[in-house]
Amino acid sequence: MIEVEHLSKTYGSTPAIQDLTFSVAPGEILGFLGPNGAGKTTTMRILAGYLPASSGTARIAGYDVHEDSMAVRRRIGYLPENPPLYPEMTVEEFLKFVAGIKGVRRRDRTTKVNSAIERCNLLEKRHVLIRKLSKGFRQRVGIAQAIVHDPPVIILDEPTVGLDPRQIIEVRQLIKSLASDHTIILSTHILPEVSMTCSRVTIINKGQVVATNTPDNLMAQLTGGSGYEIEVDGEPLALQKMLTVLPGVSVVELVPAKDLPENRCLIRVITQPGAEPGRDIASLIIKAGLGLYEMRRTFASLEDVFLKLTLEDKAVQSLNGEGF
Ligand SMILES: Nc1ncnc2c1ncn2[C@@H]1O[C@H](COP(=O)(O)OP(=O)(O)OP(=O)(O)O)[C@@H](O)[C@H]1O
Repeated sequence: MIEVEHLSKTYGSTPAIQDLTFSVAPGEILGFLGPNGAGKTTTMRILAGYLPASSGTARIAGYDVHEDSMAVRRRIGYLPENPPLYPEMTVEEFLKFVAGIKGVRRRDRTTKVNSAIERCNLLEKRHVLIRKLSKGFRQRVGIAQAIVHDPPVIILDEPTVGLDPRQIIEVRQLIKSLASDHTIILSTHILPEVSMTCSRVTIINKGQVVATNTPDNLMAQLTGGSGYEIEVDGEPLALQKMLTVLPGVSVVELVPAKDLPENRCLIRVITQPGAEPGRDIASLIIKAGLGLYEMRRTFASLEDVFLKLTLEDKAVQSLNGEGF
């Protein structure tokens, strides 16, 4: 539904995005994740037809965003970082106005506006002036204006920025509810956002795609973060020597920890992909006559993936999912 190939944009001499290639299948929610300045807004604006690319192509529903921009605009709903709302209009007036601009026929406008109001949970606010709305409700109006003409594709740029935690949950639920009959791309720098809302994630850093996969696969591939943390009596070097040789163990390291009693240490064991050496680790420690005070599983998080990818460019190739 969205196909981006070798897309680049340079502002003067500043490369904002470089050679981006990715796609979004019908019905998917793709999270476009990257740190500040990674090029997310630039990409969203190009997709929405608001900014020309320097090179490469982007197609939505088969239409080139640059060459067929009118056809593209009819098929997309776009929520920019700061949605242009008219504060002196009521929610309903504004949505009717936008529906007109987006080419919804006069006789269909009431139905479409009602449907957008309902889907975005704005019923109680439909006659309220936009300037009187909280940030969370304004964001819903922003989403409502993006979907009022019922486009197959929705482009959301940082949809939960500036919202309080309750509003964030509500807006995320709203986005998920739209996924059943829309294709969605949403940009964000918030990690939990992608695991909670998106079926797939593309991570960009410094204008380049560094990984694309499902959130679960990204985490699974970063097996280096999974393992155990163990609080145990004993001398760290001796423990390291003892545990490293166990099958399924790849790294044993000391975790700096304050306030531990003398002669006790905190050890992190990183396991090999798919290995479960927990039982062997525990029995080895006990057989050696050492006190085992705590042992808990640790899992790689999407945060680990993100940090690894955005801090260590070398990690990139091994994490790219096949077939994307
Ligand atoms: N109009 C502009 N003129 C010059 N440089 C720009 C312009 N817009 C963006 N840039 C630069 O392009 C790069 C990408 O910016 P972009 O806004 O797309 O990133 P982003 O991932 O959306 O960041 P943020 O999360 O901070 O909004 C940055 O280095 C930015 O400084």
